[in-house]
Parts: sequence; structure tokens; C-alpha cells
Amino acid sequence: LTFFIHFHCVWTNRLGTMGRGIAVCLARVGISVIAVESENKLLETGRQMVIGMLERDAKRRGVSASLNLLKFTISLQDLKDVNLVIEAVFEDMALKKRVFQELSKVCRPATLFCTNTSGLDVDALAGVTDRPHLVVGMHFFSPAHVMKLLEVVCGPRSSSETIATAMSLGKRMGKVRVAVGNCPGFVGNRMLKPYIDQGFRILEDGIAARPEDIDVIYLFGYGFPRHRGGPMFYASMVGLERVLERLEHYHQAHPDVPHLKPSPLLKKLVACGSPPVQKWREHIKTMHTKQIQAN
Ligand SMILES: CCCCCCC[C@H](O)CC(=O)SCCNC(=O)CCNC(=O)[C@H](O)C(C)(C)COP(=O)([O-])OP(=O)([O-])OC[C@H]1O[C@@H](n2cnc3c(N)ncnc32)[C@H](O)[C@@H]1OP(=O)([O-])[O-]
Ligand SMILES: NC(=O)c1ccc[n+]([C@@H]2O[C@H](COP(=O)([O-])OP(=O)(O)OC[C@H]3O[C@@H](n4cnc5c(N)ncnc54)[C@H](O)[C@@H]3O)[C@@H](O)[C@H]2O)c1
Repeated sequence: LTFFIHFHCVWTNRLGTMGRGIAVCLARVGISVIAVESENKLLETGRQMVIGMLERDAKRRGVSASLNLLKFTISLQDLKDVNLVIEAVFEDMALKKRVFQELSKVCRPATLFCTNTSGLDVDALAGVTDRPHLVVGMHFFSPAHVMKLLEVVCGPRSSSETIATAMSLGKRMGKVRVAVGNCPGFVGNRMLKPYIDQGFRILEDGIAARPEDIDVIYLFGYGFPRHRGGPMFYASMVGLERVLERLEHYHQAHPDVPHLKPSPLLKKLVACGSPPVQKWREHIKTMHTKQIQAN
């Protein structure tokens, strides 16, 4: 298989730029990569970075670096024979649309188009291509060659084969994959944004004196390490009745604060006897079925 990716070329604060991390993930599992940049100077900087990362990675693992799998270019025409594209240009809908339109002209009709957008509408991107069923999100986390998570973002028009291919490519790259739906920020960033936003509001309201105080509270009060599970597991562990009871209490006191209003799902789960987290899925399914029937 051959893959095309875009990669970032400005070395800022060691910040892992997505394209180069994705290129490393692909090449180290034996997949050919054609990396495309917008201009020669950026291409050369990016090339050196990717090679350096691959060499360090190979040294750590005691193997030889698979540099022969990489090709670097500034010409989109070089992508005419690739099987799959992972787009990682700036987070700008107009630019991404332009890139996908160009790719539609250059690539074979069966080539899959994946986007590494952090939260833009995958279906809007699919809509500008000549193959909406072959478009899917592959949301890697930064630095992409280190972080294990991959959100596979399924648009309403992504075919099941397209989703399955993105999932199996993620598996081959050694990622922990989660298939998610298409909404602003998907799951990770949709959850993270309210945390960050509340942090700013807390500072604005003078509830915490320093940003460090908020971070300290999070680090020492609510670590979510792997062995302890995430926020959903935590809610289950605390007890859903207690979570609901607290939210209702705060909601009554502050009816104008939207995030204090308990969700209908939480109420339903409590009404069903607060099943353990592993059992929520069947209740959620029933709820969705009823919603579909009602509509
Ligand atoms: C409101 C929402 C806003 C949304 C914004 C978009 C968010 C996005 O959509 C989602 C995300 O990505 S969110 C996720 C955001 N991500 C996180 O939250 C990640 C937080 N960071 C961590 O968990 C740890 O720092 C790591 C596990 C990355 C490294 O662990 P360690 O034990 O220190 O390991 P080490 O031995 O020192 O380095 C190993 C390799 O990693 C490299 N590298 C290291 N740091 C880097 C950096 N900052 N940068 C780049 N690269 C970095 C380092 O150069 C080396 O590379 P080499 O080429 O192989 O030599
Ligand atoms: N940085 C993160 O933490 C992170 C994490 C997950 C997903 N993402 C997403 O990945 C994408 C890229 O993010 P980034 O942080 O690597 O971006 P970036 O801004 O650092 O790099 C974008 C790269 O795209 C290149 N580019 C722009 N137009 C191009 C074109 N027409 N042809 C070829 N290359 C072109 C630029 O030269 C640059 O190298 C964005 O959609 C972003 O939301 C970022």
C-alpha cells in the first residue's frame, strides 16, 4: 500500500506536527508513504525531521530505519496511484475542501480519503469529493508517533468498508482505535473544550486565583490513569444516583447554568436502577430506538 500524507515543517517548541508523526507511524510498520508539502523549503525541513524521528525510533527498537519507504514531493500529481490519503493540512475548512477537490481529480476512483481534522465536519469535506462514501476521519493525537489513541470518525456517508479499512490501518499502526460519530470536536475535543472553557470562566469569576490552581486540582484530585478508567467509569464508581442528586441540587439552585442540567440519559439510567457502566449500552440503544420511532 502507498499512502499520501501532508506534513508540517516548522519546528516549534518540539510540538509534534501531525503529518510527520503519522508518516513515522506508517513507515515503521512497513507502509510506503508519499509525503506532500506545499513548497520545497518546507519539504526539505520536514524531510529531515521525519528521517531523524524514524532513525531515533529504529535505534530505540534495535532495528534499521525503513527510510526507503518514504518519498517526499511537492506535486499532488505524484498521488495518482496511492490507495489511501491522510490529509493533515492546517485546520481550515476552505483549505481542506480545496485539497480534497484537487485530490478527487488526481487520485484513482477507489482511493480512500481520510482527514486528520481535530473537529471539522467530515461530511462537509466528503461533500466536495467525487466519492463521499470513501471519506472518513482519522483523528490522531499529538505527538502522533507517540500517543496511542486514534478516533475513527464515521460520517453519515462513510461506507462500512471505508470505516473498516481505517480501523484496520489504525490497528496495523499499533493504535488504540475508537469509532466515533461526526460532531464538532468528535469525542475527545468535545469533552475537553468545556473543561478548558470552565477553567477560563473560573479565573474570570475569581473563583481560582491562578491557572496553576486549576491544573493542580485536576492533577491531584482527578487523575484518570488507565487502570482507574475515565470520566464515565468514575461517574459509575461514585454512583449514578449520587451524581444525579448532586446535579439536580445544583440545577435547582442555578437553573440558568446549562452544564448543571442533568442529561435525560443519566435520569433514565438512574430510573433503571443505575446499572454498571458495561450495561449502559443496551439502555442507550433503547433510548435511540424510541427517539427514532418518535420522529
Ligand atoms: C480545546 C481543544 C483544543 C484542541 C487542539 C487539538 C487537539 C487535538 O485534536 C487532539 C490532541 O492531539 S490532544 C493530545 C495532546 N497531547 C498530549 O496531551 C500529550 C502530552 N504529553 C505526553 O503525554 C508525553 O509528553 C509524551 C507521552 C508525548 C512523551 O513522553 P516522554 O516520556 O516525555 O517521552 P520522551 O522520550 O521525552 O519523548 C518521546 C518522543 O515524543 C516526542 N515528544 C515529547 N513531547 C512532545 C511534545 N509535546 N510535542 C511533540 N513531540 C513530543 C519527543 O520529541 C520524542 O520524539 P522522538 O522523535 O522519538 O525522539
Ligand atoms: N497539533 C495537534 O495537536 C493536532 C492533533 C490532532 C489533529 N490535528 C489536526 O491535524 C491537522 C494538521 O495539524 P498540525 O498541527 O500538524 O498543523 P500545522 O499547522 O502544524 O501544519 C500543517 C501543514 O500543512 C501544510 N500545508 C498547508 N497547505 C498545504 C497544501 N495545500 N499542500 C500541502 N501541504 C500544505 C503546511 O505547510 C504545514 O506543514 C489539522 O487539521 C489539525 O486540527 C492537530
